Amino acid sequence: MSKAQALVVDDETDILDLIKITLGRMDVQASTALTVADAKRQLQRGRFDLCLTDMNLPDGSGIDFLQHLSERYPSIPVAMITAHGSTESAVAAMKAGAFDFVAKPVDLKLLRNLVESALKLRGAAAPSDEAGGSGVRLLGDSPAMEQIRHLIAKLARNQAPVFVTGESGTGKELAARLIHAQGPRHEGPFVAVNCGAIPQELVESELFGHRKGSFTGAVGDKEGLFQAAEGGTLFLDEVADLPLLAQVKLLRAIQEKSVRPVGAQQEVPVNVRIISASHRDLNAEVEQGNFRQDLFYRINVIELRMPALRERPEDIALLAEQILSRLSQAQGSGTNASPWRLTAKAIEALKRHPFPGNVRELENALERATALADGDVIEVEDLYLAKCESKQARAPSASPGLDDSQPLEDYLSEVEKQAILSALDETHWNRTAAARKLGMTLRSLRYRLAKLGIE
Ligand SMILES: Nc1ncnc2c1ncn2[C@@H]1O[C@H](COP(=O)(O)OP(=O)(O)OP(=O)(O)O)[C@@H](O)[C@H]1O
Repeated sequence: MSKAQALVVDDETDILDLIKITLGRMDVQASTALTVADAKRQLQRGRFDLCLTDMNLPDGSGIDFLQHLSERYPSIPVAMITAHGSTESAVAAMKAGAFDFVAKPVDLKLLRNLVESALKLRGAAAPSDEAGGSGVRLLGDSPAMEQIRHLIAKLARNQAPVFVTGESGTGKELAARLIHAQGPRHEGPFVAVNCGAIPQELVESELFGHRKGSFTGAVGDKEGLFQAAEGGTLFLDEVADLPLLAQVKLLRAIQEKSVRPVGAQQEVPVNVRIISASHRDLNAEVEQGNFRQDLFYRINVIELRMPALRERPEDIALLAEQILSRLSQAQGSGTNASPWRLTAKAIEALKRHPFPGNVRELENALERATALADGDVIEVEDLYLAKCESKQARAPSASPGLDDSQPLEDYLSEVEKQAILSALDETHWNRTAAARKLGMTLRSLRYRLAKLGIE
């Protein structure tokens, strides 16, 4: 591939020189411009793979110039050079379509990371399929799903923090994986963490790492999840569950693009894209003082809302077919064709069901049905959907009575199962919230789910 070309626009010649030298060492040819007018002229004459522009230029604003670029030259990734500590301008730039930003005074390591990511968007390194080789796919032909796929492809091309919202089980993590897999970071790690599952006192050390001896139990240096995601994406699931103190540190890490491990003197620069998610309404959490407004503002640069399954019932048949085929492969039939078939009535029943637990609930219902069906045809009754619709049916008082023929062990398992299903239902299949409701740890709930064959 020919030498990469960058256009750098800034009215400070010192910064232009610094960036030009740094890029030159990366084998990137940089052309410089002091004004918007000059930059526009150069764009007409040359071909560029990347543009870095200051926010305030003598003859116009960087945001207006960015908009000009995204209309006329949409394939050029644009990074904004922002004033030190100006969160507003960094967020505004990314909302306006900037690929990333670098704050003054320019940190050369961060600049190099940014340029590397931008150049990966050039042809060769871009993943060819939707899954980016990850094997992950978001199924569904509904207009809502088409739109999500389109948005994901767009979001994959920049570095802005994305906040994925949606009920439990709507595919928030799957969407995050796809943004990672289709973007320039796809060769780097994708690290997912459920913020609600980390004990409060360990959050900081888990996220940022710790030095040996920094607290009782810190027997050696440990790298944090930020460091583990270096060069890739960190997915902060259930971000609303982060304690307030950890929120302050997270904000700092995102703003400064560096972290300080617990007990360390020095900050360590990190090159990580943040995608976060929550099934909760973060605006409400901010209003109630449970979530910091400044952090919300920073992680919610772009919002991606995953639709509930009941908003797109036309996707259910296709999803069900794929899930059954995956189950059959997992159970060793070794073919793509599913040995199971849903009757027309069963498909209709699935389409009418409200699915509070969304695609995950559909997966669970089908897995249960394959175990219960006689032969290869799945009937409405095998789906046990009525149970999910009626909370009463699950209440312990409605649990099956102990009869003489039933061993006590089975009876107790059934009661336990009903209580767990009921809590999951009430929390829209959010396992962290369900565990809290049941007064057990998430780990313990997971163990029970596995034991009872619910997952
Ligand atoms: N559109 C889809 N196509 C295929 N599978 C999907 C789709 N949406 C969700 N799934 C599947 O549903 C399950 C739940 O998805 P995922 O974990 O991404 O949801 P989530 O919204 O992050 O859930 P939670 O809020 O509980 O963390 C996964 O097994 C995922 O593969």
